[in-house]
Amino acid sequence: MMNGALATESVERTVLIVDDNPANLGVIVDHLEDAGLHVSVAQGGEEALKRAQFIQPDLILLDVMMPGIDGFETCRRLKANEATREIPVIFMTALDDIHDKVAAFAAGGVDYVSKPFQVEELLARVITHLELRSARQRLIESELRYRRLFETASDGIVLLDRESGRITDVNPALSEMINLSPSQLLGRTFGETEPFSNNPSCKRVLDELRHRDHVWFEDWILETGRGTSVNVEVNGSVYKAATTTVIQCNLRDITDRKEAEARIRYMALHDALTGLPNRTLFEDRLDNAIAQARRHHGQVAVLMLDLDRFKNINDSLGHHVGDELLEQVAARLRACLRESDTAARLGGDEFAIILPEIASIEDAEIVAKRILEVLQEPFHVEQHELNIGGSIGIARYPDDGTDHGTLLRAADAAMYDAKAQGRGMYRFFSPELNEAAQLRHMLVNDVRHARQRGEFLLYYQPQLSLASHQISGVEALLRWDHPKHGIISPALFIPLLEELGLMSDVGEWVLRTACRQNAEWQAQGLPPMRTAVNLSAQQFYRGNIVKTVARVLEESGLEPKWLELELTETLTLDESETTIEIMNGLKNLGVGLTLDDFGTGWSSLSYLRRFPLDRIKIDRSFMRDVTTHENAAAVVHSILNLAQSLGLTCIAEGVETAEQLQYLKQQLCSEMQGFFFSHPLPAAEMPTLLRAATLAGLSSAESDGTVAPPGAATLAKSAMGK
Ligand SMILES: Nc1nc2c(ncn2[C@@H]2O[C@@H]3COP(=O)(O)O[C@H]4[C@@H](O)[C@H](n5cnc6c(=O)[nH]c(N)nc65)O[C@@H]4COP(=O)(O)O[C@H]3[C@H]2O)c(=O)[nH]1
Repeated sequence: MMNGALATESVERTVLIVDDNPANLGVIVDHLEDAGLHVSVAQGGEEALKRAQFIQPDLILLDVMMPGIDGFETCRRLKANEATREIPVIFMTALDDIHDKVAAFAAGGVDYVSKPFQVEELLARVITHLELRSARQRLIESELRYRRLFETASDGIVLLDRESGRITDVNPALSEMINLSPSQLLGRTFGETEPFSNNPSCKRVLDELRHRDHVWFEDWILETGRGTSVNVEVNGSVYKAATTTVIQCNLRDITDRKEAEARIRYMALHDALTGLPNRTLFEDRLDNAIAQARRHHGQVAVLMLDLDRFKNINDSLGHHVGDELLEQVAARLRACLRESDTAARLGGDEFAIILPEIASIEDAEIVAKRILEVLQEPFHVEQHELNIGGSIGIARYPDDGTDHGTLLRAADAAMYDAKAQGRGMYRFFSPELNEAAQLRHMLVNDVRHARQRGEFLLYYQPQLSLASHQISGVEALLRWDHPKHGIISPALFIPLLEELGLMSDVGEWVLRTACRQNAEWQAQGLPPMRTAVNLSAQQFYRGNIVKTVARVLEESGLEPKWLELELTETLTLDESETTIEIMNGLKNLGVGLTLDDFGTGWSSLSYLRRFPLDRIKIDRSFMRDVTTHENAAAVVHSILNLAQSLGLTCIAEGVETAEQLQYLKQQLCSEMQGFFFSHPLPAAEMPTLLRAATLAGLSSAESDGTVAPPGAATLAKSAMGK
């Protein structure tokens, strides 16, 4: 720096020399310029003031004795002006009087040099003051920068004196965060100021910062003073200032992050649709319940619930209806459980429930009954009134398993057992059910390939006209001839095909095979009759069923009047134009339409008028009780009346006894189907039956109730799945 050079500065510095006789200063100017400074000159006080304002020099060398305003006055005016106040002034004076030196400082000068000058001394003073000015400017800039950061920081910042614990500064973000102005905070300790005083963590931060230079806390909850609170992350640090030690606490509002984390955690553990715990949380809670029960030698019950008819509703009315239905089911489940119980949705229409610490097995039974009861009540989704019901399997800790996996499998097996018993049932697990569960698991894998491997076949069950006593038709019923397990009932594998989305494909195969078979029997000279084929909801709505049926009829050469399509009743819940259009399309082909399982899921009869139906099929659950329960008899009676008034024929299925048959005849039912006459038979056995079965056999059975119709005993033996 010395040797006359401003070593540290890369920018050019300007020195304004004010002297009424600048010619005297030629040497100084040369030296200053040699030192890399830019020099400007003014010849009097007034000119100096203007120039200084205009060129903003970095330093002014100011003569004292000048005509007009003298140096002292010039300096005073420079200091009075905001624009020139900070420019350092060095007086140049011939006076050596102490009074003048004092006056120079009083006027705002930073230094003085006496004439005649010692050039080196002058240069040294100039450069020193330029350096000082630079340093000051840097300091000011740094302070401004820091202030700006402090003022605009999004984190709340509070500074405290470590010694006294008093707040020395707060930034606007902190004031805003806790809704207190700086004046309400400055000079106070945390202990004296809400919301810090009622947060024990605040005291902890200060305590820790007595021994450490840095602390970090995540979960401060601070009241905002607006009736809400913020979750803050605190970074506390200590630094030494000139005379004090400062604690700086940066408070970052992490409320959004915490909420997002909580949401993610919640989503990871809950079912998005119903808000119920998902499988992960369910298993965790079950583990806890088991651990608790183990300690207290208690029992835990696990209930597995599957909704009846849900898949049909989903397929026929769409996923939005299915979703809304699941939400309503979840709400009903919650309502009939205690706080300590857990209801979870494991997927699809599968729910599971934990009853921790049950006193006895009856407790589980009571809950299962209550759940089935509330599910029996109709659900209202959009304009639909939906009747679903459910099936429940129950497993218990410790009897049926001691870990969540075993208990869930046991409850699942029991649930399948309940389903197999009919709708709306609950069943307890028993060890024999394990085998069935294993079989089902295996079937899921095998059923995917069953069609390609040619393992599906059709059985046919005759339908009898009660007026003509002739076989009026057959129902085609799907069977799976499993290479290892033999013939398997559709009740077991059709739900699997539906879950895998394979039912349309298999259904088309059924349709084609049944139509070909019928055409073939007719070609063999057997009396023509209808073949009824079941259509699943999946088949009805996916693809173009009307085109498919038309194509199959054409390929097989079967006249449309010999094909009857059985539609499940849940299809009719959707009275939309699409459903009616598809039904009309089918009807226009010339095929017959039967409403299957009638009476099990209906809620409104209006659809019967809107749909182009030919026949309704009374569900076999009514037939079972028709001769023993008045209610069932009343239902069958009303169905028959209703059908008659609408001009529809009626077929009763599940007829197993002569009494039931007698009843139907009395009630003028048109047709019947059931084990009493024949079980479903392989296609090869049908021609014999078609030729032999006559009313003669049927009449003999009616007369004494013991004599089976011709061939019935043998037929019974070959019946599958029943
Ligand atoms: N207890 C009793 N049962 C009797 C009696 N007479 C007949 N059954 C049984 O009742 C069912 C009648 O068929 P569904 O109601 O259409 O019910 C059928 C139908 O919904 C479905 N299904 C069968 N084949 C097909 C198919 O090709 N496509 C579709 N979509 N569903 C099918 O599987 C269900 C069960 O079929 P299966 O096990 O063959 O069971 C048949 C039949 O074996 C009786 O007197 N007593």
